[in-house]
Amino acid sequence: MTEPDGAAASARPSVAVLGAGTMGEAVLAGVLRGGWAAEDVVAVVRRPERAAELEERHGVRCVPLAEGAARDVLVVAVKPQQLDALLADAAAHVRPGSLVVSVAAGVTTARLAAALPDGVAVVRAMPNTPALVGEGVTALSPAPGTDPARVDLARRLLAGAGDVVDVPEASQDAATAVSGSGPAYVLLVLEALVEAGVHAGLPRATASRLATGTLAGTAALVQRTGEHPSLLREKVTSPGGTTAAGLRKLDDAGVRAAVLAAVEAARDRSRALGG
Ligand SMILES: NC(=O)C1=CN([C@@H]2O[C@H](COP(=O)(O)OP(=O)(O)OC[C@H]3O[C@@H](n4cnc5c(N)ncnc54)[C@H](OP(=O)(O)O)[C@@H]3O)[C@@H](O)[C@H]2O)C=CC1
Ligand SMILES: O=C(O)[C@@H]1CCC=N1
Repeated sequence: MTEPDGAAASARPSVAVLGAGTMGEAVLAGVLRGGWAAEDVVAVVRRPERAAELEERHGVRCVPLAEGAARDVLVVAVKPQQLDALLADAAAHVRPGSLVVSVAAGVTTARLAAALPDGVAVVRAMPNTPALVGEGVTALSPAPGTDPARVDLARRLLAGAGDVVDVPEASQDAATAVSGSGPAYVLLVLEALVEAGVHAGLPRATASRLATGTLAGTAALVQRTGEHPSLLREKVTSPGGTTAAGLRKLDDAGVRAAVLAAVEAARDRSRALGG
């Protein structure tokens, strides 16, 4: 693959998303948000009704695997358990010089490279579902020795989905446990906060708006001030006040230990899925 330059600098390498379920669609939306034109992006799916959804929502075409796998950049977004079958079917059509970005939890770049033709650049990425609205964060790890220009292309590809953080591949399982799975933990807390608000007498719509705004605003506060979460938490906690009373209950329930256990379990599961 040769990247365009000079007069054709606005042209972008063609992209195929192989397996466009929840995460594949979120990455696809990010790619389009990042400046790729819909005609330069295709998806490979198995069901006609899914093809119709993607075409309607994003204006992209769905194509057979043989056509999609011959694109410049392949985003592999099937389940880890579906990966071997997909790569076995795709390998004959993948061109040397193309870039494969896999978002499959646990699956190493070595395993990906072994299933692909020589000369294919491989990057492992762990995005998360807020990518769908451009607010995701992706942990990125190229295979050892990958051409920096290919890594930069992977970074640009994912930048439309949100922040991109370089991590050593050995940290990918931990990153998966924190940010890949993280939206589920946060949503569980949000769900509980809304229900608690309803229990405390608030109308559901009001509880939802207050709780959701609190989560979004707190994340923005941390990002924009750069202050440590514990310092910001102290600022909310008046001596003898309401917050201290609430935090006491969270400590009694072992919330910190539960978060630690959740991340450890998710990291271990990521390792196991890698095979
Ligand atoms: N969900 C998340 O938050 C995140 C997921 N990931 C990773 O993303 C990957 C996908 O996960 P997720 O999106 O949740 O799962 P989904 O089941 O939603 O998506 C997988 C998609 O792959 C399709 N598929 C499977 N095999 C083929 C094939 N041979 N040809 C074409 N399409 C195929 C499935 O089609 P069909 O619908 O017909 O079964 C499905 O649409 C996983 O590897 C996961 O680890 C990474 C980060 C976050
Ligand atoms: O649950 C999973 O396995 C995937 C990977 C990270 C988020 N969802």
